[in-house]
Amino acid sequence: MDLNVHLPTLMLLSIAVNLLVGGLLWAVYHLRRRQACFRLWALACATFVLGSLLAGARTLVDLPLLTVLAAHLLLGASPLLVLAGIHSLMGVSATGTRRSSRFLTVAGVVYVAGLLICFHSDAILARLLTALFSALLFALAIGRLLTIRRKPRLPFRILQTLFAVHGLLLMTQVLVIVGDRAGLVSVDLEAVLTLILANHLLLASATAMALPLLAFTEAERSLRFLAERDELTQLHNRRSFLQLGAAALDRAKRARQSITVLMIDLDYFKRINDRWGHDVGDQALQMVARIMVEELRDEDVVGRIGGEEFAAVLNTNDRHEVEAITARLRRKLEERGQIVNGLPLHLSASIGGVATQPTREDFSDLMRAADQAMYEAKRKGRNRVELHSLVT
Ligand SMILES: Nc1nc2c(ncn2[C@@H]2O[C@H](COP(=O)(O)OP(=O)(O)OP(=O)(O)O)[C@@H](O)[C@H]2O)c(=O)[nH]1
Repeated sequence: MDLNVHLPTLMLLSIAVNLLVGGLLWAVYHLRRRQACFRLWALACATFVLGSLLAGARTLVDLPLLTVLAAHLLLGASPLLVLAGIHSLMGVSATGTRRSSRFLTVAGVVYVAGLLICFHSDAILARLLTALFSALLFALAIGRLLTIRRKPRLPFRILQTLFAVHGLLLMTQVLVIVGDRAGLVSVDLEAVLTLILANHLLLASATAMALPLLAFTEAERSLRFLAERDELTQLHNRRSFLQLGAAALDRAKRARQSITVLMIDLDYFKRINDRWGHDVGDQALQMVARIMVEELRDEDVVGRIGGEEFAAVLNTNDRHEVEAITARLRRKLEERGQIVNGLPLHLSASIGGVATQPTREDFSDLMRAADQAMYEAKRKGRNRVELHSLVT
């Protein structure tokens, strides 16, 4: 089998890809509210390029301090920066949890100490150490990506696959070097290492290209969040709530199940604003949103559909269940709304609800009916719940 590849061409290609992608990530960092992960990934591309250039200069100059030690340190730093970028994306510190940060520090110290001892006399051993350290970082990165629960999953899966293949390739390199040193395998070590290096370059380039994919889906995710969420409470805004509510109704109709729509309107909220000011009113609205999120289930849709008007879609029409939920909501609002940030706001809410059978009505009918029920609760004295059934 001919294992020859034209390494200089591949190296130049890989350097060009990493330069381009690194530049793109750097631009994304400046355009996207300076999100640190993009800077870290751009630096990962840069260290990879610099490390590759120095390693490539090994045949031209006899300066192991640069072409072996510095090259390996830069190549080892590249996956470390990718991992730090993933941590930053997740909103945890660059080194991860305290345990993983301690583990990384120990591994890093052992790696650097090993390099310092062997870089002058044994370039292959330096290669083994970098492969081992990088494989460890890829394993940690896969573990980290598995814990990220964001959607869409595709960019995360692509990165996990690349890291897994890359990690396995680097471990193969470790095994080949160890096997050769122990006399267990008889292969043309230089040729095998060249082939592994070629694949390593391809995988590093593929990883660099996958990172902008993550950047774009992240950008889309945050834009969607801005478009769908109410800025003050982070609940779904009116438009998003109506869309999700209509989708929930369609699903319920198909499954011949039922839903309940709740309308929750704070009582005499104008007085709170007039007496305590708009900022206090805002804090009260945020507290109401928190209570709704805490008291309703994850699969329920919760939104702020007007100034002091909230709404929810529950996946049930069981009257006892809905009564229990709304009574609890009303009680919590009343209890926690008594004193807000030390001020006696005495918040309360009028709640109207309407349950539906799986029939032909559309979501706006349900909203109208829930609104009427809520106004009835207002008429009957406020701080109470009115539940209706939609008979069609
Ligand atoms: N602080 C704050 N107040 C808001 C916001 N949006 C609407 N409001 C206020 O909510 C109040 C709603 O007043 P009304 O519609 O008269 O209703 P109400 O005083 O709650 O009386 P009832 O609904 O009849 O019990 C107004 O004073 C609005 O200015 C907001 O984002 N922040």
